[in-house]
Amino acid sequence: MDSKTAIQLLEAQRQVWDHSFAYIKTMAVQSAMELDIPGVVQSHGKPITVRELGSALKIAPARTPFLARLMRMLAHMGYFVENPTSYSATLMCGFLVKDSPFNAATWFLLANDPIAVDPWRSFGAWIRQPPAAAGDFPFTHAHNGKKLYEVCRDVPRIAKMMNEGIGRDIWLFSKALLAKCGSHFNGLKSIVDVGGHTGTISEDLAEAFPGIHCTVFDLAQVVSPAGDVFQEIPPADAVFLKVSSSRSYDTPSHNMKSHFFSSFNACSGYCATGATNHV
Ligand SMILES: C[S@@+](CC[C@H](N)C(=O)[O-])C[C@H]1O[C@@H](n2cnc3c(N)ncnc32)[C@H](O)[C@@H]1O
Repeated sequence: MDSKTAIQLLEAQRQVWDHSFAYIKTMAVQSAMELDIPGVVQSHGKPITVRELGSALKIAPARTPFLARLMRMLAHMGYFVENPTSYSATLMCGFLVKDSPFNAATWFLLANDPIAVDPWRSFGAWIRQPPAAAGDFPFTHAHNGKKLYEVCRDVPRIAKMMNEGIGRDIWLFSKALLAKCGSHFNGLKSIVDVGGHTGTISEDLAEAFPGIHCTVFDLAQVVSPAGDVFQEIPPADAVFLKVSSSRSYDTPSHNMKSHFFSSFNACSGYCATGATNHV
């Protein structure tokens, strides 16, 4: 083997190793949240040493070197800035702080729950099968034919995590939406927020634009009165749809968006507003 090929192969091997141990990053973040490291670092008010952190967390001094390794990894991942002898929090760290209104802990746990991971475990088996009826996705295959929101309806633990996770996610998105694109809502008298969850965006919109009548439209397990976007959309000057895409959900978001826009245009012909964060 020539040296150029050997170096290229070693680099490729490094990347494969990275992927083999990718779960370590996830577990490092989970451990940090369990120990409340982000909360302690943020509330310390100034950069914190590993010794100070260990003592605040009541960790035996003999374990401090392991805490130091965890902190270095979290700093490498962007959650902390590593100073010569101490650590300070970054913006990312704020998402792991328990009491933050945009805390991502629930979302993180949900993303790593067997409900979300199982479709990936059976992906190979699913893709080898001949296509079944419409609506046959890795998610439904792993969950006895149920779609994500049917699992939410039937498993209270997942419904709770979804509701809390989505709520925290929307909080930040809603503030950012109004700060960046608020002017798009000028002149509207009514708007319907399709899949609007418990109404965080509508509440912020109503506060910023008291003249707009906001309707939150979502499934029965989330709001009441409820409805199904695939059946009907209440009339309004504008329809607001925010879609978060995920690689393991049951409906690819581009399908959902095109279905949504064609049904909406067929129903009324008014304008539609779409926004997305993670697509
Ligand atoms: C991932 S959440 C997104 C919430 C919010 N729009 C956002 O993007 O942050 C999707 C929302 O759509 C609702 N939903 C799912 N299927 C629906 C349907 N067929 N009709 C109405 N709402 C639906 C869910 O209950 C959930 O609240």
